[in-house]
Amino acid sequence: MIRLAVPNKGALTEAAQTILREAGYRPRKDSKELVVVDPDNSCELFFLRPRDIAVYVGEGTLDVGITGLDMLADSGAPAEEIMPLGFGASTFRFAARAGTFTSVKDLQGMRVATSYAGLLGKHLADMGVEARVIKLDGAVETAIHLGVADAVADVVETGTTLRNVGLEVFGDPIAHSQAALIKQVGAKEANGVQQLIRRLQGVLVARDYVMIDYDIRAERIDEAIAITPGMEGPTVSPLHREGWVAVRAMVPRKGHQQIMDQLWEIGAKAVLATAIFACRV
Ligand SMILES: Nc1ncnc2c1ncn2[C@@H]1O[C@H](COP(=O)(O)OP(=O)(O)OP(=O)(O)O)[C@@H](O)[C@H]1O
Ligand SMILES: O=P(O)(O)OC[C@H]1O[C@H](OP(=O)(O)OP(=O)(O)O)[C@H](O)[C@@H]1O
Ligand SMILES: [Mg+2]
Repeated sequence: MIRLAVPNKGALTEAAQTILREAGYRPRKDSKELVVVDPDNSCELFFLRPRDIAVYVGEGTLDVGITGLDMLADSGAPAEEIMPLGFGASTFRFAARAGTFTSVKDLQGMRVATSYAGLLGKHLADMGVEARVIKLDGAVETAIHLGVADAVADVVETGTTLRNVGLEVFGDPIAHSQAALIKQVGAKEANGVQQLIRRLQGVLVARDYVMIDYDIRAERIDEAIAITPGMEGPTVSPLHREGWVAVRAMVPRKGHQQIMDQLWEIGAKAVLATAIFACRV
């Protein structure tokens, strides 16, 4: 039975639950359900705070978990990334009132508010900067206006939260993050983890690709294959029409309309694009 930690609150929650549902795992009935047993998939899902997930996984209490790479680094827990999950992308950055600071070096002797004291403390030490870290639970952007800090270090996605309080980022990004599947460092892989990885990869590929079908004159097949090479090579089947073949290939979702235009221009007919629901590749 695989024991899997899933965020129960915050920015990763919905996307984490969606990818698991698409990968065939049992969803929870409501947000008050903290443990879900999924016997069909030999899996137990534990809904936990994203910040705590690396701690449980690092302790070896749970086999794998979904959390942000910034939270994994912040925790200092002996856990590591198995695979990125393609959502929850953000950067972790310094911000302050416009014109106050230009680089991390300017923070010598200053107060920096953050919810990620581990990540920030390590970065300041690496940069040889001595600053006072003010640990807050959230909404750290307000700490400057309230006179608690001179700068903040926080998660930035669109930058809207910073703009709303009149702050600007400065210096290089401290870290880049996204959601990832994590496991304990050096742990023997639990039964079922490989299957979970394959299923998650299947969902990610299904989201990024579409299936293209079309008919083409046999003499133009080489041109057509150059446009739709497929993953392993396209399937080419005879058509019940002399001199024509049917082709089926996966193509990246992004740009598939251009591919359909190119196929049409070389004489393809009945060009269809269909979504892929799930796959193993
Ligand atoms: N606006 C955002 N866009 C994308 N990812 C984000 C955003 N805000 C937070 N994250 C990511 O989501 C993960 C969880 O952070 P989030 O702020 O949602 O948790 P939280 O509920 O505030 O945590 P805590 O347990 O400390 O209360 C982090 O890895 C973070 O990088
Ligand atoms: O750049 P943006 O798109 O504005 O996103 C970044 C904001 O999102 C997160 O806040 P969250 O809602 O998790 O609140 P918190 O600060 O209480 O954690 C993060 O802490 C930033 O405040
Ligand atoms: Mg937050």
